Amino acid sequence: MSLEQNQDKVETSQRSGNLFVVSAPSGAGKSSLIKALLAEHSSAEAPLQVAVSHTTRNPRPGEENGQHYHFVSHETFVDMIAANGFYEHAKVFDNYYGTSRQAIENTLEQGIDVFLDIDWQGARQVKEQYPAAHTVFILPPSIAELERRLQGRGQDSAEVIAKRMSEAKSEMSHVHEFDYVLINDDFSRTLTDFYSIVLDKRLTQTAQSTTYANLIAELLV
Ligand SMILES: Nc1ncnc2c1ncn2[C@@H]1O[C@H](COP(=O)(O)OP(=O)(O)OP(=O)(O)O)[C@@H](O)[C@H]1O
Ligand SMILES: Nc1nc2c(ncn2[C@@H]2O[C@H](COP(=O)(O)O)[C@@H](O)[C@H]2O)c(=O)[nH]1
Repeated sequence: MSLEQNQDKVETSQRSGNLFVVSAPSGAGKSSLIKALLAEHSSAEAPLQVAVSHTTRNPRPGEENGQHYHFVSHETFVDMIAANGFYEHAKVFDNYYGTSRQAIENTLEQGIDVFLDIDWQGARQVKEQYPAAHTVFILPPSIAELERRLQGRGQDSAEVIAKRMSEAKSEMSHVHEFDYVLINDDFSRTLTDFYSIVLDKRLTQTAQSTTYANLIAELLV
């Protein structure tokens, strides 16, 4: 089922998964929040899944191909663009990143909520194609704390951190394009707020499902 068909389903029929797009300047904590959300709240009744992106960047120590990213060559990435294999893609910092169609199609229709950890350019592309997507922007409590987090993560060179810091304000200038904004100061509080958004969307969608719509119609006769 294509995402367009899924959108029709969201609007007219039973529970499909919700698509959540999460963006932030590098180091604000979006990957940590998504990881914690899945670890604490994914269950057989309400499954949550993160889409694994493709990237041309080199793996960091400890990153596994197929788990953190699909690490591909520039040539493979360009071939995938030509074959219309990406739902969205963008150049972020000095590398290419993209969400393949395969990573999300057929998942939402199974009732699985899917999370995309992508930049603002990708978020904009997703929202244009799939307005039912819910977009969340994560802000750091301050620029100094953002830099501390990038340094503290200990995975990027000073040059890479400087590049990411130099683009942080430009990325944050897109915050108004998003449906929700969270300030990731205290981690567990932010996680609670993030989960509230996910729960709210799930409950809203359930209330719009045909099962509920039929019951409500009967009750109101
Ligand atoms: N609320 C928080 N308080 C303190 N440290 C945090 C908080 N949230 C995340 N961190 C830490 O900040 C660092 C960056 O977090 P993370 O890797 O999740 O950021 P990100 O937004 O996904 O970055 P990128 O876009 O580069 O992937 C990590 O070391 C993480 O443990
Ligand atoms: N548009 C997309 N942006 C993506 C995707 N996957 C990750 N990203 C963003 O890239 C930066 C850097 O990530 P890092 O792993 O090198 O730290 C970050 O903002 C990610 O959200 C994608 O598929 N599409």
